[in-house]
Amino acid sequence: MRIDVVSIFPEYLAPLELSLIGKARQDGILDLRVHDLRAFTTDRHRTVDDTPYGGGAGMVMKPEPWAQALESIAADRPEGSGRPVLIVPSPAGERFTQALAYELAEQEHLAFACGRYEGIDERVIEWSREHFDVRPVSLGDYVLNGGEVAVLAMVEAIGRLLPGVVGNPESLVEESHSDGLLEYPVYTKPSVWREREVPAVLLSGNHGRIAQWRRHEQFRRTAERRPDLLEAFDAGKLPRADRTEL
Ligand SMILES: N#Cc1c(-c2ccc3ccn(Cc4ccccn4)c3c2)n[nH]c1N
Repeated sequence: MRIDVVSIFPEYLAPLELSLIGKARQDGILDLRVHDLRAFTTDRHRTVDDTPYGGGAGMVMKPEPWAQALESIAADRPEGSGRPVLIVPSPAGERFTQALAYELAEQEHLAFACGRYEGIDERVIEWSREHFDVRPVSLGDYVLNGGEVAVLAMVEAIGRLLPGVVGNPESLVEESHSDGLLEYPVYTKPSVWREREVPAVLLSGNHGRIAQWRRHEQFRRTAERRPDLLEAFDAGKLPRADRTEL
C-alpha cells in the first residue's frame, strides 16, 4: 500500500517511523510518504492561510497550495493503481470505524490531507473529486487543532490490517470492534497478584469453556460500556471482520 500525507507539520507524523508501522515501511509492505504543504507555496513567506470570507474567527487554508500538493500526488500514483482515496480528517466527517479501517486497508493508494486553522477552503474538497475518491472522516465527536493526530490513528488502524504487519493475524479477529463487540479481559502470570486471582476457567485447560467464558465477557462488557454497539450487533450490522487476512 502507498500512503501520502500532506501537512504543515510533517514532523508530527514522525511516530509512524516507529514500531509495527515503521517495520512495515522498512519491509516494503507500506510505502508512506509525508509532504510539507509549504513546499507547494510560491510566495516568499510560504503562506498557507488567509482570512475567512464572510468573517469569523481564525484563518482558513488557502486552496492553491493544496491543489499543487494533491496534483503532485495524483500524478505520482503507483503504476497500475486505481483512483486514489483522499481522506480529509474533519470534525464534520463520517465517523472513522473499524469497518472503515477494513475498507480502506483494501485500497492500493491512500492520501491524507491534514488541515489546520479553521479548515481547508471547501473548494479544494470539491476540486479534489476530479482526481480522488474524497472521504471527509472524523476521529470522534470532540475537537482537535488539526488533522495530524487523526492521521496517526487512522494510519495505525489501517496499516495493522495489512498482511504481514502484525505477527499473528488471528489476533486481529478477537480484538475489540473486529466482530462488533468489545474484547474480553486478558490476564497473564502470576496467577495470583496482590491477592487477585485469574478467573479459574482460564487455568482449566478446557478450551471450549474458555471460549464460552470469553464470548460471555464480550457481551457483558459491551452491554455495560457500549450498549449502542450491542444494538448494531443484534441488528447484524457487523464491521467487515469476516476475514482474518485481507
Ligand atoms: N478528524 C478529525 C477531527 C478534528 C479536526 C480535523 C482536522 C482539522 C483541521 C483544522 N481543525 C481545527 C478545527 C476546529 C474547529 C472547527 C474546524 N476545525 C481540525 C480538526 N477535530 N476533531 C476530530 N475528530
